[in-house]
Amino acid sequence: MKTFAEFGLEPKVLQAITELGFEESTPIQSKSIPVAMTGRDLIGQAQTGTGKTAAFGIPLINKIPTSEDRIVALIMTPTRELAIQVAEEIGKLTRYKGLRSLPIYGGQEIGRQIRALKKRPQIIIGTPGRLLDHINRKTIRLEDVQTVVLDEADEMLDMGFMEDIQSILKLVPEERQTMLFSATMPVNIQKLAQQFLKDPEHVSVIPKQITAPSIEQSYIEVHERQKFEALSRLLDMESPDLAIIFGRTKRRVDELSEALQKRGYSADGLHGDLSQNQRDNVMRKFRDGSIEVLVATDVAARGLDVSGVTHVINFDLPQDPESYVHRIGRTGRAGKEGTAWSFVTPREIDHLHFIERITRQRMSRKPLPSLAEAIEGKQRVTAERVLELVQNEEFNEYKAIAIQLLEQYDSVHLLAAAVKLLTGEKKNVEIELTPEEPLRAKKRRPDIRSNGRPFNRSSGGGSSYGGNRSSGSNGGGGYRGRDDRRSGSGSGSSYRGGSSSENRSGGGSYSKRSSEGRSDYRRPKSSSEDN
Ligand SMILES: Nc1ncnc2c1ncn2[C@@H]1O[C@H](COP(=O)(O)OP(=O)(O)OP(=O)(O)O)[C@@H](O)[C@H]1O
Ligand SMILES: [Mg+2]
Repeated sequence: MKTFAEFGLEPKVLQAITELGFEESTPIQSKSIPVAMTGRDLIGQAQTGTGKTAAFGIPLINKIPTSEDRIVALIMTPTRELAIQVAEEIGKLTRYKGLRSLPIYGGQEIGRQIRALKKRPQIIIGTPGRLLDHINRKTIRLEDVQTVVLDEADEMLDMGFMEDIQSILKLVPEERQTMLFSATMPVNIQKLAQQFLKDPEHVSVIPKQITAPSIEQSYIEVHERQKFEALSRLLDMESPDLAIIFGRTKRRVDELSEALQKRGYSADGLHGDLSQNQRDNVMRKFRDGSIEVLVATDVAARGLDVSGVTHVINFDLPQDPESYVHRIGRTGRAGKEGTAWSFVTPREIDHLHFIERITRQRMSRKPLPSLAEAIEGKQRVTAERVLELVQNEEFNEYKAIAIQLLEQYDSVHLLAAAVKLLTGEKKNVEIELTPEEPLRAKKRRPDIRSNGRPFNRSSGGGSSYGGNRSSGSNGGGGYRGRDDRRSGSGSGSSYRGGSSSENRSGGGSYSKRSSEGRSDYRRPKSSSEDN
């Protein structure tokens, strides 16, 4: 992989990159930064957690002169949380160059945004609805914009933002640079690309599987009414550092986070019916580790980058494979390992296989964790905590009592009691969740997504999994951690798509996800969700 110094970036940008701790570029960065620096339009596709934000952020920041005092760059994201996060990363990248960037999203007081706009930011990161609001109020003008990025472009289409994006882009000068980025590129993205991009270069770093290679994927077959018990056993057995649990609807998320709290887990919920303040609070607590379990609808499926997320659990299966890819991609980021579990009811098995077929990745079937495994998991955590103390601290002031106790009782007996006390018993409250309807398998040709070739190659038969989780080797380098999992398919032809402009898509129409039963944010943009 290239070092960042090889791109010919401004020293101040380079300095910021170094400060972020990026030693070398990721594959999508090394392919798209040079293309973006030529000013060409670009469609970038690469697995979740592989640094797409910096892939568009770095060239965008590099080209803006410090003396600029108009809005010259616009980044659009599908959700508020993502707008905030991307703005943070852009902020860090521009630290030494000293550009001004501003997130603009629904739910935040507009007056505050108007005041912030008076400081003349050069870079705006926003959700489409609120952007339009400012445009109509003439508090944001786009006539000087030279660079537009649509992050999670396919999702914005799916959420019904097409019209908003059209109206926004009409106000941006024709001679701009436009870039689309996502881990998934369903065929309908071409409609968007044809309308808004000029002769784009396709930069695709998608190996065999579209899911990130460092994520171990498993499923458990459970009946709807067993799900909660299964979840609490799974959490006990696995003891995640941080976990995200996806539920299908807002009601589900509310009930589930409440139930987890009642059982003594440190959990909270995130969905689109919460106030922006609540949403911000939950995200802040999850980022700083003061809650360990985030229960969320698909509003958290895209783009969110929280370090330390070791587990993603699909309490309910997602409606479609893209959503699966993005949800589980909240773990296993930046070369770290991650674990994804999905609960599947017997009637949804076909749907699960459909997801496997499209993602070309098998999930391994695991039994419901037993009570014994759950207890053992919890005890293991306690034991680890005790050992950490033993190794790192002195406890002279506790030793007298220890000696005294040991004179009276057997040491194993004593320690077992202490571990029991420390492990704490989960409160045995009765939990009842409103059942969700099972999803039905949808028919979809496996080759209709992605402008890279992987999905066009074999038309989807079972043989395409090959059972390995290799991403086809990417030449090592420090960025990724798990080479053992990546050395399988060997051929060396890692990314296939290369930076060529393949764009065959095999036809077929991309079936839109239905909003049935999912009261969260797939509704068209008119919902108050992300305006
Ligand atoms: N060159 C690099 N070296 C090390 N870490 C990096 C590098 N580039 C980005 N990262 C880190 O990797 C993480 C994931 O990056 P990012 O959120 O941009 O991924 P993404 O490809 O946009 O994923 P998603 O598809 O989920 O949106 C971030 O924490 C980011 O700071
Ligand atoms: Mg991203």
